[in-house]
Amino acid sequence: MFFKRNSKPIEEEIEQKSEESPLEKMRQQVKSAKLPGHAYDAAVKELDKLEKSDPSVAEYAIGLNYVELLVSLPWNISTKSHLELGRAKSILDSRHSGLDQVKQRILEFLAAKTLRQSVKANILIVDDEEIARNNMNHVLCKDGFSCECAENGIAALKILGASDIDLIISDLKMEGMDGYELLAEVNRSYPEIPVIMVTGFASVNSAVQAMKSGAAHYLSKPVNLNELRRTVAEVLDQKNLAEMGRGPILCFTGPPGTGKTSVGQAIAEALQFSFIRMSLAGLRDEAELRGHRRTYVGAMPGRIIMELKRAGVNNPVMMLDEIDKIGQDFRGDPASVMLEVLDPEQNVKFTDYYLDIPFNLSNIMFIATANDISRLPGPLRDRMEVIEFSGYTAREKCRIAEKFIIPRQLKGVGLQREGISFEPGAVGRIITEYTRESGLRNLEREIATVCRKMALLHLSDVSRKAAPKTIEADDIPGFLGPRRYVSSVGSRKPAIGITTGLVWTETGGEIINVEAVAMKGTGHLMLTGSLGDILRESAQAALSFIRSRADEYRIDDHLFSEQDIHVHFPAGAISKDGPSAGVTIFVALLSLLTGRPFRSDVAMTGEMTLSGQILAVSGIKEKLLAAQRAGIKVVVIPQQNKEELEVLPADVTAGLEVILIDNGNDAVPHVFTS
Ligand SMILES: Nc1ncnc2c1ncn2[C@@H]1O[C@H](COP(=O)(O)OP(=O)(O)OP(=O)(O)O)[C@@H](O)[C@H]1O
Repeated sequence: MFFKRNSKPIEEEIEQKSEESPLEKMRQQVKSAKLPGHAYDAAVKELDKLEKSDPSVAEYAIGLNYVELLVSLPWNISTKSHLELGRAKSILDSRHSGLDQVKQRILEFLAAKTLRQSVKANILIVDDEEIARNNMNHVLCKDGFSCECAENGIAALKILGASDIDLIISDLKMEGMDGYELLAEVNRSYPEIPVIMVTGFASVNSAVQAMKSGAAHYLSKPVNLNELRRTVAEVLDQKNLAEMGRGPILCFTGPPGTGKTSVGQAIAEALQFSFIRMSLAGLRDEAELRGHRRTYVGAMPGRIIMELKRAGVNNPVMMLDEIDKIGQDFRGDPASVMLEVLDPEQNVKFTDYYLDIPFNLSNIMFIATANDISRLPGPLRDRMEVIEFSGYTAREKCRIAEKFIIPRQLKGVGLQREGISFEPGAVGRIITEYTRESGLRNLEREIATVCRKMALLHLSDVSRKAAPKTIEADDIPGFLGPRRYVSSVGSRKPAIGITTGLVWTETGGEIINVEAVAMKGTGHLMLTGSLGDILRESAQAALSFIRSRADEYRIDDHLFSEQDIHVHFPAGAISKDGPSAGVTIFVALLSLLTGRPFRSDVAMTGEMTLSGQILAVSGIKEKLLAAQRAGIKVVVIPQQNKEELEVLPADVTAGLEVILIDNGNDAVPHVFTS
């Protein structure tokens, strides 16, 4: 026999090594991982296949990785929810200022989801032995559950048809209809009701058989009553958790930087669930969500399964960020995968191509965010409960900056103990002269810049003495350079043929200008500025309206046939394919044709029909905020939006004169210089 230096026979050593082979280790892990039946079968099948293959080939490592994934997924691991609405409210309040309506709706949503947890469950006990039925009934009623009893499957089905049952505890062997038959019927007709099987004489086979047939749990006879109570509590907990994830999906919509993501985070914290954020912007490849089949070299599971593996629990709060930015191309349709993920009917059996067996996603609490909900496909939108986040007024921004952003940024650069503060005027100056946005992203960025520069000053003793303790409005240009935005009112003079409109875009409200000029020609109307069809039609309608009332406006009819009119929408970045610029175009044409200059402190919005009627438009709050930001004084909006206007907070209309109009003509006295 050949011996090595430590004198162990080589065969023995080889034997020992093979005992510790990765395959063996993996087998042990599979055994102890408490996998559900279908995952266990898939893992064992793969390991059996690997046993027959050569460890040096690439497929071997791929197979091992696959089993490793099966073992590490949180099939049955969930976090318990401890929702107390009071605590949830205080968490939401401590992270976010304002947003009262949003918070209220979120609390209502959470309350509705969790209320049923506090209602004691209705349990159906099925057993042919009267004593056993009575014992279980007694214990469970003492725990506060309400119970109904049946002596066999047939009687149980009758009760199921008549009452609302949350859980069934059933014996296996019964006359008439036994436990297996009842279980099969419940799985078919009442799949949402879990069944605990009571198996006779601790027979392992019957327990395994019951679990394979879809029982939620099993107990052996004679039933230990404490174990019964524990198991009932466990199974009902699982059921409640699963129901928490069901129901409509929350979708937060609004301009960037208005707190959608951070409110989602606060919800997870309030529920004490893990939080996963998945950005879907620019996602074009279906495989990114659903994974690649294992036959591809370098195949990987999709992001949903990977994120769940990382989270280690199957019921996190999963934020699907920017769901409206999902793309579509030759690599499949990720939006349809999303539909499957979010649909409670389908997501119970979500199949990742790599995993190749279903994973239940129904315990996840999904929250989607979108800047523009109209971009979502209809079926996806139908599954969502939309909560709108709107832009902030300057005063709200100031308050949020003082309470949250400045302390956070000072802490970020290690200056929280230096007693540095920002004067309200300084914050106001950053808001009006360095940012122009509905949300808080740029404001946060600019404040971060100031804090970083302060940190630099504090690095040396000499410059520390020169650094201000209180940052005032006059210090801001020193930190941030020359101002970036000037009020459009101050920068523009009243002009003929140039009007100001308010439009809604996915980044919030915006100001646009409409310009009209006339030149010698043959009565053509020309439009430029990357416009959609709706705007072209609005312009045609507005011109026809003026022409039909040429006498009233004292416009020489020859002007229409001997001139060409060119209407242009500058600032190409703004999507202008909406009808709400109708009144703005009308006034621009009227100004051009009558020679009356348009006031530079007025802005308008409203859809106009051919007869001049002004119809309601959307996004009034965002538009008024945009007007405030631009320093506009008078806003002309449709009378039909009156109700919406009346419920807006006073902050939104502060400093604005709002004029409501029913007809295009009603705007005329307010929009031209006298
Ligand atoms: N009401 C608020 N109170 C306190 N902080 C806020 C509030 N709203 C937003 N913020 C802060 O503003 C920043 C931007 O918010 P967040 O990232 O949640 O915006 P978002 O709406 O998700 O933006 P996007 O659409 O670009 O993803 C965060 O730092 C957030 O904490």
